[in-house]
Amino acid sequence: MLELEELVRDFGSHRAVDRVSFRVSEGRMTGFVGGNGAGKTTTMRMIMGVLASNGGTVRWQGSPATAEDRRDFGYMPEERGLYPKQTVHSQLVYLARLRGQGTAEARRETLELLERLGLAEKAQARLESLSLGNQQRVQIAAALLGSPRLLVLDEPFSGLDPHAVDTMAELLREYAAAGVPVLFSSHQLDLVERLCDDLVVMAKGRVVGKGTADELRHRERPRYLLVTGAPAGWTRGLAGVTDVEELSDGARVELAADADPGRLLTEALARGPVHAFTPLVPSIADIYREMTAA
Ligand SMILES: Nc1ncnc2c1ncn2[C@@H]1O[C@H](COP(=O)(O)OP(=O)(O)OP(=O)(O)O)[C@@H](O)[C@H]1O
Repeated sequence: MLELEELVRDFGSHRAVDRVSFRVSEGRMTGFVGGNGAGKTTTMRMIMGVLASNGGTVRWQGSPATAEDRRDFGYMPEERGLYPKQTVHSQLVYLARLRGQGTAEARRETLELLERLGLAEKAQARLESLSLGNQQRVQIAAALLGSPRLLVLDEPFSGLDPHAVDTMAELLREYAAAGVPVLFSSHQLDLVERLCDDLVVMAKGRVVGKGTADELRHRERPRYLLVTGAPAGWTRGLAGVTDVEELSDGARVELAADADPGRLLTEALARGPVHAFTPLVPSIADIYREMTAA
């Protein structure tokens, strides 16, 4: 397990990462979200040790992460760092060898990954001759080489077409299922919704929300959609109702944590037909907007 404890990073007088703590657990995909400049990349760089922290600890399997531990971490940095003039195959083999693999093993794994990522035909092409999306796939392959024990991926899905996104998502799931903790940042909240088991939300250098996607969806005050065919402003006066958004055919009603939704339904039925009465489960995008508002 990877654990961040009170991690801090300052750039001059600006605190870019402010006492950030969270965990990335075995077998789980953790989505890392936050607006531009929230501090995600800076946090990931500190996890990888490519940027020093001004405080706090990065723990791996219970102890402060060492340079040796970090050699086993697969990293896809924000600044994509491969050599444009070299062929795809030769630089991936080179990277695999740097991670301690023998030549035959490095070649085998490189070919396997290129196959999986739909790049087998591009193996002998120079990186610079590939489209941006395909260059991105090569960057992903570079992070996955050498049986990493942890994956830290900065925006791995940006620039990928929908098929490539699906292939990548499937591949990352396989790594997670094999026990590798996966941390990935993304601005594509629909994708985060689909993929992540756990979520960390950052705003202005701080963690403003974290937990399983289901925990975060669970609101203190549940909301219900009531459809009666007419505006249901009358719900405002009911005991246990904390907020009402009137609609042309009903209302969205927020209840106190201990209120009984059955009473709301009974009230509605006493007033006429009820076409729908359903809990409103927030999407990750809704949760993100709420947490990062202000
Ligand atoms: N090398 C640096 N020197 C000075 N300030 C920096 C440096 N790197 C990052 N920052 C600042 O730290 C803050 C966090 O930046 P960071 O890149 O970590 O955010 P982010 O969440 O990854 O954003 P994005 O989603 O836009 O990539 C920003 O205010 C940024 O300007």
